[in-house]
Amino acid sequence: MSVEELVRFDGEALGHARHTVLADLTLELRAGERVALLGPSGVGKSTLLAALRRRLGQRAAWCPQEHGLVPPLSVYHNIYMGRLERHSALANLVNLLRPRRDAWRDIQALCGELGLEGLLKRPVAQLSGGQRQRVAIARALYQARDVFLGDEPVASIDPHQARRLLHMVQNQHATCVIALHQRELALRHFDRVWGLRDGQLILDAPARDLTLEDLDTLYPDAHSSDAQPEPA
Ligand SMILES: Nc1ncnc2c1ncn2[C@@H]1O[C@H](COP(=O)(O)OP(=O)(O)OP(=O)(O)O)[C@@H](O)[C@H]1O
Repeated sequence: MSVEELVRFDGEALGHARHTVLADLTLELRAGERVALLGPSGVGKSTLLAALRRRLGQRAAWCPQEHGLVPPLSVYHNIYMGRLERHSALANLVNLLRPRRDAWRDIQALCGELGLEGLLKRPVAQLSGGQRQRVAIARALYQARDVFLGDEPVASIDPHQARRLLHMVQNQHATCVIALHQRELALRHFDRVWGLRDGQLILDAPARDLTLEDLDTLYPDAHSSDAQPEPA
């Protein structure tokens, strides 16, 4: 049985205006693949995710690096924004003043799973960095799409919680592409690794075939001896 190909880049250049970030990019994303996207800062991970997002359109939930949250609004309203386009403008306006009962219930349950219980009414401006990050993940989960695209959604989250959040995301999405810097997580929790360096995709391989040393080659200054093995 053939696996559905969701996106294919065939020798394409990705960048911003006249600035090429990734040249001659060839890769494909297949349904059911959990892909970790690795590479040093500024190499083009966000650029690639943005291109995937354009190709996938409404099929992809999106968790951006800067969170894209609205600080004066409550946790509830920020998460609700994941489904704004499913309701009329009037319904969304009413929801601002008086939350929909069904949406409140669903978002409350989601917040419970993400350790945000009791915070639904709190403005995002009053949350910690880690809590904001979880609100951004909650909003992407609330979008309920086929594919999850995340730009470092578990940065600055402790390793235990990062693993739990990745499980949640992957339970809900058979297909995901997630940029991250934790190489151990990439090897343990993903099927495939895409590695970028110097404007190129230099690694595209099953995670099971890779070692931490292989991933070190993506980072000019990395030493694999710095990496602590994850507890079993
Ligand atoms: N809107 C933009 N206009 C012009 N250049 C941009 C724009 N956004 C990013 N760039 C440039 O494109 C290159 C790749 O940036 P990108 O954000 O994709 O890297 P990244 O791998 O996601 O980095 P990080 O890990 O720091 O988030 C960088 O040189 C950056 O300066």
